[in-house]
Amino acid sequence: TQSTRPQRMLAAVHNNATRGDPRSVVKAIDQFCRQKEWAMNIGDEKGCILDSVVSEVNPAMVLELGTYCGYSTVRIASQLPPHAKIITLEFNPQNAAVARQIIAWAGLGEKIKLIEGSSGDWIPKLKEQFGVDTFDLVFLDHWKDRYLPDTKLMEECGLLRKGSILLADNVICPGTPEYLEYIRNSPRYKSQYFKSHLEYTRVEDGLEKSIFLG
Ligand SMILES: Cc1ncnc2c1ncn2[C@@H]1O[C@H](/C=C/CNC(=O)c2cc(-c3ccc(F)cc3)cc(O)c2O)[C@@H](O)[C@H]1O
Ligand SMILES: [Mg+2]
Repeated sequence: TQSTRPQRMLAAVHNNATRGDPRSVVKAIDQFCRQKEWAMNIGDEKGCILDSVVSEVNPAMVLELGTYCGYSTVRIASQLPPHAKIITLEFNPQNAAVARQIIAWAGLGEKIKLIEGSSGDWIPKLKEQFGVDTFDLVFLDHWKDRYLPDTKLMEECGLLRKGSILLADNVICPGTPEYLEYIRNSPRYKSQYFKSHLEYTRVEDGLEKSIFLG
């Protein structure tokens, strides 16, 4: 039977990355996407911006919306301090299955909690189900029309504290106009745009970093 792109990406990780070495997993996926098949990982160029935000925030608790195959999950988790955790939400079972194996190959299973389900269902349950207080960093990379409703939901559920950082992928391409309009005009956030390129291409894209002011 025909394999899927995520399954071919997983095969590339098994064939080209060293088990237990997260950077080699990231490198193998980037090589696969540049040389074989484009895929919607944040990629190496925007990934460097993600890395710098993670090391600046040095978060104890991270939430990722939209795991896909786990590329950014591995990239973030590989930089977390000891005892820090990332919760990542993914509602497509096939993608979640591939992500679990990529995360396992990287050896980061202890730092990553992958929840199979939709952000809208799970954001309201994170406190009671997982004893979460607030998140220091949230990475938004799921369906682009969910960025705004989920940000409002996180506010309502008390998952953000003064100083929490939201980092949103694809604010130019494919674009998240309603989210940008809200976050850039809300007195409750201070935002900064990091200009870059759509993964593995020369098309403009960028990340929006926003600090929740409480
Ligand atoms: C509410 C909810 N809950 C849980 N999981 C959810 C969820 N909503 C989506 N997911 C999950 O997350 C991933 C989806 C990611 C969506 N990302 C993009 O669409 C995307 C697209 C491009 C792109 C750019 C130019 C093109 F020409 C084509 C594509 C680039 C990107 O970087 C993207 O992120 C996917 O694994 C999906 O199952
Ligand atoms: Mg993206």
